[in-house]
Amino acid sequence: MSERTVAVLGAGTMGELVLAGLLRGGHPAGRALATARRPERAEQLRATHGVRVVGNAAAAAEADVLAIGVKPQDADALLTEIRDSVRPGTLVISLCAGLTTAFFARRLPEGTPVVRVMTNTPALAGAAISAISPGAHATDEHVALAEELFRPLGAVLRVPEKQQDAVTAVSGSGPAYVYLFVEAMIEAGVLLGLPRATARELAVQTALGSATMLRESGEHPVTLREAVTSPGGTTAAALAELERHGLRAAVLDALGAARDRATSLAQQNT
Ligand SMILES: NC(=O)C1=CN([C@@H]2O[C@H](COP(=O)(O)OP(=O)(O)OC[C@H]3O[C@@H](n4cnc5c(N)ncnc54)[C@H](OP(=O)(O)O)[C@@H]3O)[C@@H](O)[C@H]2O)C=CC1
Ligand SMILES: O=C(O)[C@@H]1CCC=N1
Repeated sequence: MSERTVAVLGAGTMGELVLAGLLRGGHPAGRALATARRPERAEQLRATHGVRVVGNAAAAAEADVLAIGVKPQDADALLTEIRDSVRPGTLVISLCAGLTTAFFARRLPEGTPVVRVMTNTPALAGAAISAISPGAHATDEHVALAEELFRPLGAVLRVPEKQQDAVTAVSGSGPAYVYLFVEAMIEAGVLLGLPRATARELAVQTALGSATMLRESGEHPVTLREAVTSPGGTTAAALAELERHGLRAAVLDALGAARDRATSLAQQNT
């Protein structure tokens, strides 16, 4: 990867995480480009990362790998802008929720390899999970390049493209559900009389410890939950309330809504 020039087109929240991961992984700043819509954002990217920030067409003409970090609704305009500048063989990597590799292929020169990636914001802590799917013209080598780009952000895995909307519902949007649950635990702790800082420390460390247990023990969540739940105890009392309020059904419906939204983003942007 280090001998290739990588451009992040639309370096917002996710695009900047990809750029930062690339540079953290030792990629030379001289071979990294970024684009932005607002001049103040361009300046911020230059100052923070020491990369060149150029126009979209100039970046597309120079780079060997283009990571597309704009919102799905902005992708069509961006692709129209770069179409005539993309060189044959340039690898295009989409970060966009919902949009298919076919959406990109239709708007790029014939044969352009496209790889679709769904990552998530824990990338900031090197703890993302990035799910990678090749499009029609993408080879194993292209997928390997995408894996190299996303590995500094955290874990990577390959999934068939037809699973990407479900992946988006579970892990792309997933951090927001976890933050909401932790936020609710903090508020509940405050309601029970704990100082806010104490409630926060307890809730955050409990989320971290539980996630670590899930990963390192390899046990099913049910087994770990049962180990916490004493007969007639406090946990059973709490879990009964969560079930009574329909937590499980709410999660099923929520992730279904996220998946449907991803699918409709694709339908609105064919
Ligand atoms: N946020 C998340 O947790 C995740 C997001 N994604 C996907 O990543 C993509 C980006 O999301 P996110 O980073 O949150 O969004 P942001 O709004 O933070 O980033 C998008 C960036 O694209 C820039 N932009 C838009 N149009 C152009 C253009 N024509 N030329 C140059 N720059 C442009 C915007 O500039 P400006 O700021 O000036 O408008 C903005 O900086 C989306 O497609 C989303 O589906 C995927 C996984 C997780
Ligand atoms: O909310 C969104 O649409 C984006 C995609 C996944 C996470 N954030």
